Amino acid sequence: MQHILINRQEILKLYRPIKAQAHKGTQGHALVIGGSYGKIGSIILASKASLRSGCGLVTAFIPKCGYTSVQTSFPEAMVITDKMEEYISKIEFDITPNAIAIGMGMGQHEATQKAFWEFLKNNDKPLLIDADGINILSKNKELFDFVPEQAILTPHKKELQRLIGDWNSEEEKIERTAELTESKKWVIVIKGAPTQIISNKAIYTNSTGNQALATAGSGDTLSGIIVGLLAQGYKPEEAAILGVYIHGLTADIGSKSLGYHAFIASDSIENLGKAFLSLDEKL
Ligand SMILES: NC(=O)C1=CN([C@@H]2O[C@H](COP(=O)(O)OP(=O)(O)OC[C@H]3O[C@@H](n4cnc5c(N)ncnc54)[C@H](OP(=O)(O)O)[C@@H]3O)[C@@H](O)[C@H]2O)[C@@H](O)CC1
Ligand SMILES: Nc1ncnc2c1ncn2[C@@H]1O[C@H](COP(=O)(O)OP(=O)(O)O)[C@@H](O)[C@H]1O
Ligand SMILES: [Mg+2]
Repeated sequence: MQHILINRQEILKLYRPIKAQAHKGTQGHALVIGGSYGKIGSIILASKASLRSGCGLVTAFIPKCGYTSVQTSFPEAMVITDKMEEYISKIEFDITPNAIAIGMGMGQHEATQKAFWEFLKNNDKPLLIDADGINILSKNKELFDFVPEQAILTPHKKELQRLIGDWNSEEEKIERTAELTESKKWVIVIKGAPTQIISNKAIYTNSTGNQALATAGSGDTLSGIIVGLLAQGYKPEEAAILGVYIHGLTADIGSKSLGYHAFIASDSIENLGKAFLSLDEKL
């Protein structure tokens, strides 16, 4: 397996500045599906992060109870609600997104599991699966066949354990994850310190980020950044690599003034501008 360090030099090979002639229609439309009663914040973070990563439009698909909070905290987002108040029961929409992220804060209600299954069967858009999307997959391994090639999965340690079972060593963890990515042709982002991405017989290790990210919603924010890049046309592997690098940079930049204690996931989103700007700087 090839080992690659994700550093500035690697990132500049794939980062594309936004063209002067761009408009919101050319910048891509991300759809963020998830949330449940008490966990709508995860969708606010993810959808806001996707828009702050350059995509032109974002729609949040959430249960009804989240409608007012998403619309008031984040007027740039469009919202579609499920017919159920507190959880997702049927994923139906009449928009044509360029990429979809699903699972953050979604919960695992019986009806949500069924809706996720139906969604997977019908979806043909570039896809990122996080949090409860991964947990539902882990409980229903027969669903693996409906997850398309090139899907991005973003498990943290516990979610990865649910997905592939426990491991006895770091080597075994990487080997088993690599076997899964190879057989399904998925891109798996193993979140941690550092985050590693396994895709197409290579393992990419991120060089940015710090303990400021050890805070609620950091992963939801990362999912938003990656789906925002996917919607702009970055290939899944590129979106994952650029996404984790930029996400880490937000913490490296933000923690300089906030420190590690006070930094929260919203500060990642606030610092996305500086993180992207730093890629345009001539060093
Ligand atoms: N504001 C909102 O709406 C928010 C909504 N959220 C949503 O909540 C849902 C539940 O998600 P979740 O990740 O909190 O629960 P779960 O999968 O049981 O994992 C927790 C356990 O995993 C471990 N662990 C995690 N990271 C690790 C690491 N890097 N390295 C090592 N271990 C690590 C750790 O286990 P421990 O090590 O303590 O045994 C931890 O206790 C999900 O839908 C999510 O999107 C959250 O995003 C918060 C903000
Ligand atoms: N000590 C750390 N150093 C670097 N990155 C970290 C650290 N702790 C957490 N992170 C990052 O924060 C994110 C946490 O994701 P996750 O556990 O899914 O959060 P949540 O579900 O609360 O949104 C991951 O991207 C992880 O790599
Ligand atoms: Mg998470």
